[in-house]
Amino acid sequence: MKITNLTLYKVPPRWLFLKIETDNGLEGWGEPIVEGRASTVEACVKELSDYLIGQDPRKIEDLFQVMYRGGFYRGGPIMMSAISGIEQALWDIKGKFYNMPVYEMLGGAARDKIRVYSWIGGDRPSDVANEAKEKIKAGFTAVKMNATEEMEYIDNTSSVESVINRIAAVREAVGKDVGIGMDFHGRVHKTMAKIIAKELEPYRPMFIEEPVLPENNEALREIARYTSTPIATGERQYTRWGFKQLLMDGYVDIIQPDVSHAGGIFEMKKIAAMAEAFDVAVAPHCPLGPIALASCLQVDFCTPNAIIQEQSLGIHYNQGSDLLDYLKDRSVFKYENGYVNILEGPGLGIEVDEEHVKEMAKVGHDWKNPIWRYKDGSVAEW
Ligand SMILES: O=C(O)[C@@H](O)[C@H](O)[C@H](O)CO
Ligand SMILES: [Mg+2]
Repeated sequence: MKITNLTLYKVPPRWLFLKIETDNGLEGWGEPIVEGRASTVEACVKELSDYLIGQDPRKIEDLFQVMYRGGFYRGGPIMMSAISGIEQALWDIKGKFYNMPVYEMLGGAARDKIRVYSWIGGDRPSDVANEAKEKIKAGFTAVKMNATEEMEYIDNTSSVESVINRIAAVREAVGKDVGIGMDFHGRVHKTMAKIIAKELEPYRPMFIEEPVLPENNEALREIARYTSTPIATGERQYTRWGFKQLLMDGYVDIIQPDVSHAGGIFEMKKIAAMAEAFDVAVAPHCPLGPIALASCLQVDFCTPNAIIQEQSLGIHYNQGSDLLDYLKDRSVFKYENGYVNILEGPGLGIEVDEEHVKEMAKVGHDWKNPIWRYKDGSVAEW
């Protein structure tokens, strides 16, 4: 079997899909995307296709090594997201060839279903509380929200209070048993992160996420002194080598690798195994499309320390198109009582609706992060 062709589709809301074809008529799908840089990743996939055309798609480890090590300069979000999407498509082809789900090839099912969480997005405490109630009614048992918008190095009491008021409203609305993830989004500096972490603790968040930017991960040591709330991070970290120091330092409780950024399905499985050796849980990051979600789920189903899965159904970023729109079977992800059931189909377990993908690729997108500034005009973290 040989790879014959790679086709890229840039589709709303902010995604990039890849189809890889083979000479025996099989095809596989992947999502090589880093949010806000779709065209850059697209160019990278095209450049990497020189290493792929004519090769056996089943040699995933070897092709990963060629793409990763072959360039001398390696890693980073663009390169790793391009490799990730390609790698997902290779697993999809391999699974279809052997008529097996990917998790079956990676050790077999280690669970029947995986818990999932949903985003809540409103600005005011009453909005997030109402949204949380709706999600619980829809069956979710866990939600996640942005803790705050931009925050100054030394911010005022009312900024801190607005973070606390939001979680207080949600906790009151949903009761004791619902998980509430608080995503700091790297918007908070160490100065304020320890204050907020401490004040959040009484509301028992499920985790605090990216309390500081990954490039400041050494600050987690300081933050961990102020709270027993689990610390989660990892959506902006790449490869086993990118997670190594974080795990050795010992301040992270939950890692959140992104299957479309960290290096793909097998890389995420390897990162998860490293985490398991440090008693660290895995909650894969996935505000992306259906191919990325299916890829995450394949890892979740065969990974003992996977605890919960992010998914983008109804997420506020998905303007104009949503998770299920690109699938032939919109009910392939079986949501039940806050879990998604194990997928049964071969490969990634989904069937992409290529006609719809082609239609939406005509619309395309040029999604970029908004640029935020502090009151004095200097650039803040988004
Ligand atoms: O945890 C999340 O889903 C967010 O941090 C998103 O990854 C971020 O807005 C970029 O897409
Ligand atoms: Mg996040």
